[in-house]
Amino acid sequence: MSRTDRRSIATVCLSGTLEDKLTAAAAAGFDGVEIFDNDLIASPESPAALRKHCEELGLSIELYQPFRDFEAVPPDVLASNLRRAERKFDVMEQLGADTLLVCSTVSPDAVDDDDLAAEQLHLLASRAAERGIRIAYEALAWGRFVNTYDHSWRIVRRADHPALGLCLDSFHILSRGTDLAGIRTIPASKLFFLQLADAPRLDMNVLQWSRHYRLFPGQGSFDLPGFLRAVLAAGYDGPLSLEVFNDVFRQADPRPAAVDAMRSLVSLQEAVGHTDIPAPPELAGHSFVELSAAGPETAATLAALGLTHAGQHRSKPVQLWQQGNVRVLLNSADASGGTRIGAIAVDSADPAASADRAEKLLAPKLPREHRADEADLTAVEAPDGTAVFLTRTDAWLADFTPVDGPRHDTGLTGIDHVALTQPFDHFDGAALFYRSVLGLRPEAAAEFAAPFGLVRSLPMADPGHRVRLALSVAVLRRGEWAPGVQDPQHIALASEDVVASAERMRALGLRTLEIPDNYYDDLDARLELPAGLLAKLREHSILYDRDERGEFLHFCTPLGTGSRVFFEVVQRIGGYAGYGAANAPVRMAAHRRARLGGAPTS
Ligand SMILES: O=C(O)c1ccc(O)c(O)c1
Ligand SMILES: [Mg+2]
Repeated sequence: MSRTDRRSIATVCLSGTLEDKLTAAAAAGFDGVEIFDNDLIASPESPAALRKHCEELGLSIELYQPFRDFEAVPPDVLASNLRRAERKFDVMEQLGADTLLVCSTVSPDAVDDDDLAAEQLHLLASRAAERGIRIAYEALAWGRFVNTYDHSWRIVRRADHPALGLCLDSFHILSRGTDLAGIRTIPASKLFFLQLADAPRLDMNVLQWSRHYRLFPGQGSFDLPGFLRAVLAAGYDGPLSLEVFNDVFRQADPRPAAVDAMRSLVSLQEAVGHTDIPAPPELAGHSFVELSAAGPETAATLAALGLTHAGQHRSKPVQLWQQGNVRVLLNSADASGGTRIGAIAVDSADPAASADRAEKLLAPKLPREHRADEADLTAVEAPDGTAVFLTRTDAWLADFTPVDGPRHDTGLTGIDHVALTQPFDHFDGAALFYRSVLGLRPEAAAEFAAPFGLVRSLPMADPGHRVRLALSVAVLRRGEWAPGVQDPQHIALASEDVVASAERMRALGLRTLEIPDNYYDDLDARLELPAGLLAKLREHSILYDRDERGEFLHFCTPLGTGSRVFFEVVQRIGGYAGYGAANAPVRMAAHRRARLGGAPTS
């Protein structure tokens, strides 16, 4: 293993005690850790015992961090800072850690004097060298005088001590938009450590941004592959280490969080050509969606949408409902917990490669019971518990005995998208999962004010736009107040003519979700739709949206009794690429009203 194949994670990324964090990091397959000073201080284990503990877990201690506010201070403060450093060197000696992170000062005692900073860091490095320790100097983006990597490099160069080098942290560099070209001019021997973190683009104070919103690579908006390429091109050969401060991760179970972290790192290594995992195979579409705990009410809704009960599974209580390329499985095996989307299936050009890729990206494989004569389908578990089948459509259809149900044509052409509301703690992990494992690409994220709080939505699609998912999550952890309509999920069925579909489905007895008149008055005010079209939309409770490229018409069914699931029928006209997010607040209010039968409270 070359050194840059070593994967490390800072203990500060994970929730819990130091023991919880180390166990989670080791279980996720990390080779090493950065130990955060505060985590060690709060641990009952002596540094020597910790060293042994890490050895037993197969974790090397790559860095001890952070040492703060050392440089460019008056003589009396320097004396005290050196004493403080020596005590930390004692800890490191027992720990068996050889690199100390020193971050650029934010102290009011410090002065703006690069020569003084260099001289004092030289002194610190020579003391460290006597103990076999190296100092990695990191420019915090909010450092009082030193807040860019090029400035930290000027000081390290001036200090000129072999035990003094740099720690580059992608957050501090990318958050400030510093030009990366200068990284290649730093000698590899001076690149002591590399910390990797992504973040969403936010217009806010950089310290707050860093301490609360960092994300694992690939979960945010920074160009981590571009950054890593620049550092590797400079000859960096140390470990790749994640350092993410994030309010949600800090309170989430560290075991799945560590797996997410590892998945992000493997995915980043793939982006720079440092792993050999199979590329995501081409996807031809949604093969099926399976509803768990589905009963007669769901079957009646499917019948009114014009789907046919076309097959019965040969060994399981699973019905196949179908119209053209729309295939919905109703599984009545598990009647508890209410109707929900239990599985989605994507039609992969190479299911074996899809499964191999999923495994290398640490997707948990779901055990499948199947008879010898039934298809052996690979399914992996997404962070929200949804099973994701990687399959070819014709491989599993044979497991169903044909049923001769009544056939209708309501103009449905396929599954347009599946919308999955995510548990609050799993949103960023889920986005990374679907992006990396299936090779979906995030599209325009949106945030809207829904009746029960702000909602963030993130649509994703394969490059051919044949498999589309819409993830969403409450922006803040949700309280109890969202009666009866928590976390809905939906299956959007594509129609070539949504008005004609609505008419035919009405004839089959479909009840659609009623949209208030105020909505149509507003549509008229905003968009000046032709009167005939507006009347049709109003008549069938069809929602409408448009962008520069086209139009989107869609209507929904109410939520079934005890069900999280509703259906949507959608028509895309022209190049409309969205998901009608502008209409989501109206739709959510309508679902609440439909469920409560108009009663103001429940
Ligand atoms: O927020 C901080 O204080 C802090 C500490 C150590 C780091 O490596 C860092 O990037 C930030
Ligand atoms: Mg850092």
